[in-house]
Amino acid sequence: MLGDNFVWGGLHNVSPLVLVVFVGLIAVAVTKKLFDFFTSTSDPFGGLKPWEPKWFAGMRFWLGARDMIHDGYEKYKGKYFQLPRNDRNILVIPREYVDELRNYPTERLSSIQALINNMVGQYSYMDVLLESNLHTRVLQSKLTPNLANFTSAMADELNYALAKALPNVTDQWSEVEIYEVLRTIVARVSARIFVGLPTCRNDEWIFSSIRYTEAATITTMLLRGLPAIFRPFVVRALPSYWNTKKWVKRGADIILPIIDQRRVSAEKPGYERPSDLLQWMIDEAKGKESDTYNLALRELVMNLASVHTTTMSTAHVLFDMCQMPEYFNIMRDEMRIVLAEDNGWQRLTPTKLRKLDSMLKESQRVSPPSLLGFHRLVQNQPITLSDGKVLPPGTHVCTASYEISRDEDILPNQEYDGLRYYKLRDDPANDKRLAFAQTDKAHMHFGHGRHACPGRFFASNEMKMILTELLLRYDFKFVDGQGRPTNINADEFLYADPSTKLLVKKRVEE
Ligand code: HEM
Repeated sequence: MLGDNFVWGGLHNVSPLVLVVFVGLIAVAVTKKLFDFFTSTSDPFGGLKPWEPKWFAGMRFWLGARDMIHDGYEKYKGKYFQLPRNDRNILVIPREYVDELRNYPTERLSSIQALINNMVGQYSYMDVLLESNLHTRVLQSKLTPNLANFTSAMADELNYALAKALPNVTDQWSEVEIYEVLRTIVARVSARIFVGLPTCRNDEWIFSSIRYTEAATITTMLLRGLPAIFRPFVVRALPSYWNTKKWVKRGADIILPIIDQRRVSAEKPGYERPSDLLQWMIDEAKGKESDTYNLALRELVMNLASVHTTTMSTAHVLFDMCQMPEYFNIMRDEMRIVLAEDNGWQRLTPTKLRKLDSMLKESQRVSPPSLLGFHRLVQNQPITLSDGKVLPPGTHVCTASYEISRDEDILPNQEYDGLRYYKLRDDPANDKRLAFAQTDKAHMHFGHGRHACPGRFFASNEMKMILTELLLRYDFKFVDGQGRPTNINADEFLYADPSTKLLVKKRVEE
């Protein structure tokens, strides 16, 4: 009796806030333990302190992922190790096993399910991609094989986008927020291929898709900072969540009538079908995929998959060049020669920019979009690897792609070399293998295998064209006294400060 009074009397004096936090932490610990019991392996953890509960390390991962992954990679080189995340423990597999897993069918090992989990897809509309792989089928079968046919449309849109994005630049240095500039350029050039003319020139569409991408990304990052059990409650308090909804509605309001109108026009004899992602999806859709709203959502979600990734990758290349200005001349010389030989942008011109291709790959090696790659979720049946390792259903596997591409034993001479792959590709055995858009076990920043990024060949051409036009028209440098922004991480995602400013001026050709 005395004990009871003591406890309840003590609690009486505790503030409700402390009580809520206390109960919350217990709830986190218990639910995580239960969930981990079913989905974890017995492998050791990277970055875990001896005294530390995993649920706490999971919260620490949000800011400390880079050190924790590094710790695991160094300690357990060539072995399996786990990483604690707020949503689940994930299993980092040695890169040797990627070959065994890369062609598994989705019913056994799902890349999209892992991607949706990573992106907290139920709050960003990304989960529409779970319904079917219409977008991937179309990107792989219509866009990539016909990429050369779109060079001239992309060049045209780039011209338009540059004039819109940098209207007041003169031959005097002025400051620009380079991520914002690049993002509108990427969004416009992509829109030319995603929705075609005239919608790609509709600023409301462009800004709805950009704002949607931004709001969804902020929501993802904030939710990833929280234990999964709190997310459904907290999400409704996030302005970015409501903004995501708002911009999806605005975007859908623009796209829905276009889909309807295209369907009506297709009935008319002699109608020439537009050649863009939206039309390919309309034509290719089967059953539920043909639902108009579903198509509009997919169209928007393609922006989520492509705009930030392409923009940040392009920004990294520009930052690298500003840090090592000798590359400006090397790349400009190649750009001038290739464009002169081809008399402007021809079908295959982007593929001839081999030094630039190399710099894109080197830049991605050093500053990839994520510290981890090849995320896959084991489906209902366990998977047994050749060493006897059993991956139970629900296991989230991935590779330490950043550590791998910075490992001296795998890629010797780690110092930044923008021409690294240009030189390596001199050997015919490496020529195709080491192009920017190709993936292998040392370069998994576009993923790897049958589910590698289906937009990577487009991204490669788009980045080359944007950088070429920017470099030939403008000079860039860091604001006085500032250098390259350091790469920061939120969970496994890596990025440079998007508010970084660069100085830009029109080039006067010598
Ligand atoms: C430099 C730019 C880009 C980077 C770094 C990037 C990176 C990635 C990565 C790492 C994945 C996961 C692959 C895997 O799990 O093996 C992925 C998936 C995906 N990417 Fe990209 N991506 C880029 C540009 C694009 C573009 C331009 C598009 C669209 C045209 C696109 C569309 C997609 C889609 C739809 C998926 C999910 C595929 C699926 O449903 O399985 N990406 N991307």
